[in-house]
Amino acid sequence: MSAYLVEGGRPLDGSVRIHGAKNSVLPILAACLLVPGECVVRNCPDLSDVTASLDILRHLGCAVRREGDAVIVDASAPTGWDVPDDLMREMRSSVIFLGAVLGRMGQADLCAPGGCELGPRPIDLHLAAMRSLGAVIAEAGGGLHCTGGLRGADIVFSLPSVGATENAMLAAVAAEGDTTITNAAREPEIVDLQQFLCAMGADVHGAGSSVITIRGGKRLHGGAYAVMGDRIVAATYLAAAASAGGTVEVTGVDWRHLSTVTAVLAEAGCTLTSTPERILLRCQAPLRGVRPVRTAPYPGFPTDAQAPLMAALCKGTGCSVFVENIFESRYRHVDELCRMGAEIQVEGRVAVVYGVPRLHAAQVRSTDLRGGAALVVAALGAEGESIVTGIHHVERGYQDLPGDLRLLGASVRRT
Ligand SMILES: CC(=O)N[C@H]1[C@@H](OP(=O)(O)OP(=O)(O)OC[C@H]2O[C@@H](n3ccc(=O)[nH]c3=O)[C@H](O)[C@@H]2O)O[C@H](CO)[C@@H](O)[C@@H]1O
Ligand SMILES: C=C(OP(=O)(O)O)C(=O)O
Repeated sequence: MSAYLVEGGRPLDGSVRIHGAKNSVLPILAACLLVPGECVVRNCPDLSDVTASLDILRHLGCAVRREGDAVIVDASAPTGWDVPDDLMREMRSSVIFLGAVLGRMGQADLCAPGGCELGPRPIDLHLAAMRSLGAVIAEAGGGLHCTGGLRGADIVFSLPSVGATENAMLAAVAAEGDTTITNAAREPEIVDLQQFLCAMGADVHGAGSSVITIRGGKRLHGGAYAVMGDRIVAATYLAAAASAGGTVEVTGVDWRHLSTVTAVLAEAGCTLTSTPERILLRCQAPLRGVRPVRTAPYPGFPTDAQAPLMAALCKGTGCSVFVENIFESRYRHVDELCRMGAEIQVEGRVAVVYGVPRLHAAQVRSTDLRGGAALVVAALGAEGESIVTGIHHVERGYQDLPGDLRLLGASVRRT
């Protein structure tokens, strides 16, 4: 059984470049299917979710190869329109292939996606968007058979779902005519997807705002694109420095994407200096409790950073309250943090963290991606050697968590 061995209690010191964003590269890889040519996707992280996406592309008849940090996808002649169940279940983002496959092939066969268990994660908004664009979707035995000559439409989301917005964008690029997506998600990864699509010849505007417009049916062409840095990985490393103490610099991310996270860290007593592609954090004193942290769609505090920040705030003075508004069940790391001596009470969507003077090492188990990263963050601030198991969850989103943390002076080994 693989695990991370984390020797806590030593301050961090150093600089790390943040790899490309999982939540950008996965829809971008799906988008490659729309392009009858060669797409070079640079700054592509080496993650198990990326491997799963490349497996799906290969299954659909694309040629795929990796050259350094670039992945090259040639979707000149795709042959398939089905995504096998085992690949669908590998990750949540497999569902983004719905819009791309339907758009490119005129039909799609797939089932519900996998991904982190954070409570119910329906795909009703994805399906409604496809139906708005003219798709006919038959649901039987857990599978979805989708057909349709897509045409532009007005899509209005009841909530700003990241994945449904991306799916709608991909299908609308392939559809004939104009599409307007209202109440679109505004995450930076949506902007990255728009920029990739435009670099390949698509006509998409408005990403980053609540209304996205797409002139569909344009002939796309190959090209190259570099994926943005991963703001959640950056948030995790800043939380690690807050937990262990010390001075850490993260580069390769846009500091504006992290302002809600850095504001909480500053309130807790860290000193932060941000320039466009670099954030420096210094933490010399015990952290203080902070005002309630409420997760919200971007530009609010990201749900994906909730667990790592909570882990940092376990040790310190005062009390911090978290309110998880995006997912119903995203506190599964709490029991494991308590094994390290944290004092946290959860009631429904609210978690109250009572700062304690010290954490101690423990054997703990990751139950999801960010929850697992949070355990490493807490272990860095704990006395003694912790063992973090279930690290396959973590490796879905962090290319080399132990290696990066070692660059910052931490003692973390993978067994
Ligand atoms: C690969 C990727 O980009 N994953 C991110 C994406 O996930 P994902 O795209 O799955 O998240 P969504 O924005 O869709 O989900 C937000 C909320 O909408 C609900 N919902 C969503 C779709 C739907 O059809 N019906 C519905 O009710 C979900 O249950 C959840 O409560 O955004 C989340 C919220 O920022 C992040 O935590 C994930 O890291
Ligand atoms: C929940 C996450 O990912 P996914 O949507 O891919 O499960 C995440 O990145 O924290």
